[in-house]
Amino acid sequence: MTKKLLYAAQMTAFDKDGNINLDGIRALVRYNIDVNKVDGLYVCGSTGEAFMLNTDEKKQVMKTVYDEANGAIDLVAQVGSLNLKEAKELAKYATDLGYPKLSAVTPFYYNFTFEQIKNYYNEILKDVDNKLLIYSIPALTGVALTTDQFAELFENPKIIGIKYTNADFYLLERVRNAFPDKLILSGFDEMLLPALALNVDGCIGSTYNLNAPRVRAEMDAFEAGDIEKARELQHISNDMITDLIANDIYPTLKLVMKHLGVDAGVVKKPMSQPTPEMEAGAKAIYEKYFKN
Ligand SMILES: CC(=O)N[C@@H]([C@@H](O)[C@H](O)[C@H](O)CO)[C@@H](O)CC(=O)C(=O)O
Repeated sequence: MTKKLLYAAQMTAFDKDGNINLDGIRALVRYNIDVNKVDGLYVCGSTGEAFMLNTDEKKQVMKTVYDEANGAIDLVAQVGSLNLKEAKELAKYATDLGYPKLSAVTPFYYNFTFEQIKNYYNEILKDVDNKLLIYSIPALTGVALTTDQFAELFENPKIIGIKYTNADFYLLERVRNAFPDKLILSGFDEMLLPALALNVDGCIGSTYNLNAPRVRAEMDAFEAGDIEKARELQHISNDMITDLIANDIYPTLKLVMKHLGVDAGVVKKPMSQPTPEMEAGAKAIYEKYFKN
């Protein structure tokens, strides 16, 4: 039995003016390696607020994370962009830096046809010697790929798996069994246990920046056949995720990180800047779920 993989979705620290804060990014990476003991980081994804960054900022984030991690853990660079030229440039940049894996969100907004989506992935990979995870997140992109469509994308041998952020468990079962050798990482933290039951290889998520030790214990309990314990741990995590969402998840993740000793700055506008109420909510989350 292979150990399930735990990846945190790397946050990007910003100052109040929306400038990236490289020291904050380094501190987050260190915490994920030293305290959370994650297997890897997913860089420049949704949690990294990457769709609000320009190309140079994305490169700075990728480089900073790569330098700080210094080979200690796996790294996945999310390079997907509606600007295909940018996606290709980032794929080359991350590959040249040494990122062992890439990922790209399905192109969104313009209702692209499947043929166009397939061309997008093949174009991104054409000139780089690297592997890629499809980032499938239908709730935000409106793109819901079918099993047959995943099969067509997998005809490109560089496409090695899926970051599956989708509540469709019927599809997950179909895809898992159709592609037993592909890497499938579950993306909804609150749905990890059912995804483990369907034999995903692990998970990538935003809340693992805070909650990785509890999630590791859940995955270990699951692997050991202690489903009762895994359920209890998922239940605590889901109470915590419910509280995070109610308090506005993206800014609150950073506020809770501050209580954990890591200054991750604030989120980038148009996301909400912290209010006193939000700060009080974050403190309560820290005290309820993380304070020893
Ligand atoms: C939309 C979003 O942020 N989804 C998160 C989840 O970790 C999510 O925050 C969590 O399950 C709470 O709903 C991840 O799937 C995204 C992610 O890993 C990333 O791209 O950064």
